[in-house]
Amino acid sequence: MADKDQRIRVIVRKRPLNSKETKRNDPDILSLKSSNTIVVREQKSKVDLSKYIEEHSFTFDGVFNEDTTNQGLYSSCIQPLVQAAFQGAKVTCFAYGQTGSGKTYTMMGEGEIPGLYLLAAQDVFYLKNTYYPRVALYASFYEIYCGKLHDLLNDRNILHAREDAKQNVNIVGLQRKAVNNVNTLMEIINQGIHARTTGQTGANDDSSRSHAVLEISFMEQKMAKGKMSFIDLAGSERGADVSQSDYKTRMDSAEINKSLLALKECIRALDQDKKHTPFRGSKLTQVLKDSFVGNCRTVMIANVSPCLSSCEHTLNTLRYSDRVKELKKSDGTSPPHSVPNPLMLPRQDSNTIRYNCENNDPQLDLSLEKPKRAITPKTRTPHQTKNFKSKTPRDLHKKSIDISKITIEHEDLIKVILTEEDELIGKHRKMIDGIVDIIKDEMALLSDIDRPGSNVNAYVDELEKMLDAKEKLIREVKGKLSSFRKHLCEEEVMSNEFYRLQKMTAESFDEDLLKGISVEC
Ligand SMILES: Nc1ncnc2c1ncn2[C@@H]1O[C@H](COP(=O)(O)OP(=O)(O)OP(=O)(O)O)[C@@H](O)[C@H]1O
Repeated sequence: MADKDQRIRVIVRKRPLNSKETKRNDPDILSLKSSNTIVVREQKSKVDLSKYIEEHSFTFDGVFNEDTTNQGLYSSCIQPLVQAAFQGAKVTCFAYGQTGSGKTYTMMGEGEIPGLYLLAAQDVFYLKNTYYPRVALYASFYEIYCGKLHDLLNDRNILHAREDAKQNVNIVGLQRKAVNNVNTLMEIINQGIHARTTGQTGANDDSSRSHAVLEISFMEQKMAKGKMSFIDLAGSERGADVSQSDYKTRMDSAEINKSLLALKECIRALDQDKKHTPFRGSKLTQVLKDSFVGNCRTVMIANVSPCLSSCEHTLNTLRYSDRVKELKKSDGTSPPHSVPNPLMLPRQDSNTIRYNCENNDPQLDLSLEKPKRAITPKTRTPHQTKNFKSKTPRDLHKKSIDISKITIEHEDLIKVILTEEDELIGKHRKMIDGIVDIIKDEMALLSDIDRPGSNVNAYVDELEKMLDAKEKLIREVKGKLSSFRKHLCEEEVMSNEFYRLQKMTAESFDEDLLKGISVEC
């Protein structure tokens, strides 16, 4: 199944049900139809509350079930690419998915079970020692949290990404540690993981809100050759917390959302051989720029939880992954995009089948084996068909344009807010430093005026200058503060409007689909 020459591979990994899910009878709603097709059985209710099942099927480059080991996954998807990194390729592996879907298990492993990091490290050192003794290896490990880079190998120090004259992006100050064997590399990785989960200074209290980037650089005679990067992405559902009431969570979430959308766009640009890669869209894509251009190989592993209670997140993960790469049909064309909203609605929507529920049993039978009574599109008169076709897409289209417009405006506003936040904090610091200097001068002035024969006129002039200077510093901060506050309020209104429109679009999409079905008895 592995094709080492394929530039992008999107694969799905289903984890097993855990003991909690089994205990509460949370059924497994995912099944594999083939080695590259996964089916999700979603429970839904009609307006009359009767239940039905909607079956969504998605096709990727590969789909792995709960029995697949990390070793099996590695051999199939990553191992063929290790050699390419020695030959100068930039190999990047992303683990994407909802919190708890198995990203860390896949990357890091658990207990005695090795993850992709260790399995790749073993092969990297085997190849280096056997065929490429002149190649030197360096490891770095950093985290991207709320648009800021933190060095996990150096006390979570804040780092800055800078683009040089040749438009290469460099992370200034990032620790790159020489590694000579698997053990040293694993020690470094463990050090980084420890810093990630226990960091205090300005750190996120929840590692599922940050992206962790492990890079192994291949150097020969001090020249960069290839690179392998493993990215444990933030929990995909974290980007949806934008309706949260507290500002910090909203900003974190908006940043996660922005980076995941930018990532999708960059991989799509690579897949479609576009001239322009929008890597400046987020910090994540900016620092990973060389993973999207030139000689690169990218593997996206979409991790999914199998249980019914995770259905919505699982569908979101599969829809996102589906949009990352358009699988070409056998005639070389792409499947049509029949649904207008690019953010919310499925591209592979034509692969949705609906089933009525026997006896309307609230505990639906979600197994795939039994024959079902399919819900098929109602036969329409030409008039009905005309009305149905002309009304629905236009309504949906208008709402989707509104959502797209608001999404762009929201992203622009978030950029302004994040810049203003930095500026406000910077100005506040500057104000404190300035005021401290002025207070020192004021103390000296007071001690002068206490001296016999001091000049009161000079004292008055000096004091006035000092108070003016203080006032100016305070005014500057207040100006920044009020503009920042104004933008925060605007962001709140926009975020509510976004959710209102998004809900309306999802509801009307559902209603329209329901209008178009009847039960086959
Ligand atoms: N393929 C698998 N086989 C067995 N257990 C798994 C598998 N994938 C995940 N698990 C188990 O599921 C739980 C959650 O997995 P994991 O911590 O890797 O999720 P995650 O996506 O990294 O979550 P977070 O975003 O919170 O870090 C763990 O207890 C892990 O042992």
